[in-house]
Order: sequence, then C-alpha cells, then structure tokens
Amino acid sequence: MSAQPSLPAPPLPGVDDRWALFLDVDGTLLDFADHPDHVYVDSRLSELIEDLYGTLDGALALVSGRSLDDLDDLFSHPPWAMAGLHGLELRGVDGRYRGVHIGASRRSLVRDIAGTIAGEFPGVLVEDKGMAVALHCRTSPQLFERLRERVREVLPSLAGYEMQPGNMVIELKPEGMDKGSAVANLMSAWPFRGRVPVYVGDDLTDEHGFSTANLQSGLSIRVGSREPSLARYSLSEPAAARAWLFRVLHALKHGALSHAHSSGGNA
Ligand SMILES: O=P(O)(O)OC[C@H]1O[C@H](O[C@H]2O[C@H](CO)[C@@H](O)[C@H](O)[C@H]2O)[C@H](O)[C@@H](O)[C@@H]1O
Repeated sequence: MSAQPSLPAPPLPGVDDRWALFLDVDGTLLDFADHPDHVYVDSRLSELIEDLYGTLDGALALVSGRSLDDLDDLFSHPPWAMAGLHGLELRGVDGRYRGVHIGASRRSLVRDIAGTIAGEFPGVLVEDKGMAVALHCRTSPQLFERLRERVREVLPSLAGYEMQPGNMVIELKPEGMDKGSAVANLMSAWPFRGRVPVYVGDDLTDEHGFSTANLQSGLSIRVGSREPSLARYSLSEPAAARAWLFRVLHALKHGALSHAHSSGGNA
C-alpha cells in the first residue's frame, strides 16, 4: 500500500471559535509505558486539561480504551465527561452514567479465555477491565500477529464479543459501541451540542472518532504516523499533542501566539 501524503499540523482556534475537544489518552496525552499501570498524569497535564475544560465551558471529554474507574484513578476523579472501554462506558458532564452491562458469568468466561491465551504466550500481559480484557505484548512485539490469530480463533465461543486490535494490544470487548458513537452521543447534548468536534487520537480505535468528527465538519487529528487514517491533521507524538493543546488554550483565551513564541514542535 502506498503511503498517504503527510498531513498538515492542525490549526488553532480563534477566540470566538466554539470547539469541543475529544481527547484520547494513551499514545495521545500520555507517552506509552511497558505496563498499563506505569503511566502517570503529571500536574502540568491535569492543570492543562482542567483549564481547557473551564475555557470550553465543559465541552471536553476523554475518550479512552481504559475503564472509567481507571481514568478516575489516573485523573483524580475529574468533572469532565469521559467515554471508557472504547465507548462501552459513558459518563456525561452531569455525572450520569450510561453503559453496556455484561453479566458476571460472561465476564468470567472472557477473563478465563484471555488467561488461557496469555498462558500460551510467555511475555503477554492480561489486563482485566471488567467487561473487556486486553492482551498486551509491548515487551514482546514479535508476538502481535500470532496473538491476533489466536484471539480470532476463540471468537466463535464468545457470542456478542469482538476483537479490537490496538497499539501492541489485542482486546476482547462487547460489540456494539465504538469511540465514534460515543462522540456522536456526547455531541447531541449540552455542553457539546452546536460546537465543532475536534478529535485527537493515535490508535486504530480512534479512527471511529475521526470519522464522527469529519462527518460533523470538525477536525480529526492523528498523533503519530499510523496509516492509513481518516485524520486530516497530524501531530508527531504525545509531547507535540500536549504542546499544541497548550497553544489551543492560549488561543482560546487570548488569541494565537505568534510562531516565534509557540512552544514545542508538532507535525
Ligand atoms: O484509547 P486509549 O486511551 O489510547 O487506550 C488504549 C489502551 O491503552 C492502554 O494500553 C496502551 O498503553 C499502555 C501504557 O502505555 C501500553 O503498555 C500498551 O501497550 C498500550 O496498548 C490500556 O492499557 C488499554 O486498556 C487501552 O485500551
């Protein structure tokens, strides 16, 4: 497959632009670590998100493959809206929870099957996320394709579940929701309704978010260089995404910084 032309860096908002920000977490706001628990949200990042949330009158959401419980721990129980487990869990800015429910016996079946597969692949780590389970191979990336094939084999015994590949991870998750649906859902109500959706993400699951942003005349911003992508803009890495978000905050509050004063490179 031929490479896509390189994507431009995203624009900054004007002070009167009514953006709604949808931010993926791992690989976008946070640099990758070898273990899901080894990531850290420093005070600079949490203050940045808090400030953006206030400046956007609440129109900011995290959209992640992590569970809401995990996001609450990482971001210290924030007030902003969050979609967890790729949209299977959704909590609005009003604190109301809407989510898929999967019974205990099904959860334990999925967990058991994932545990069996991990046992066959030394180096693969199981992350139990409740109704979804992730099999991580970041420390043994050569296992990714075999792991994907093995998970594909067990899918017929897990009706209602689907395989979700990601960055050095293969997940088993209930069908029927994705990040794009979560964004569309949030965009249908206050404080998001009527704003321009701006979706920033790095992974395959974020393509659904890019699609929704594009459909709603918004901005789709890919972090990294994964191809192909529906994104129309790009930032090179999480550090560039964070630097761009600082400039977005400044632009919303005071107008865009001149190039000479902007910090951090992007695309
Ligand atoms: O949608 P996201 O917020 O990007 O979450 C996607 C997955 O992120 C986590 O896994 C990824 O980050 C880990 C920590 O850096 C890394 O070790 C792993 O290889 C990555 O795939 C999280 O653990 C998953 O549950 C999320 O689905």
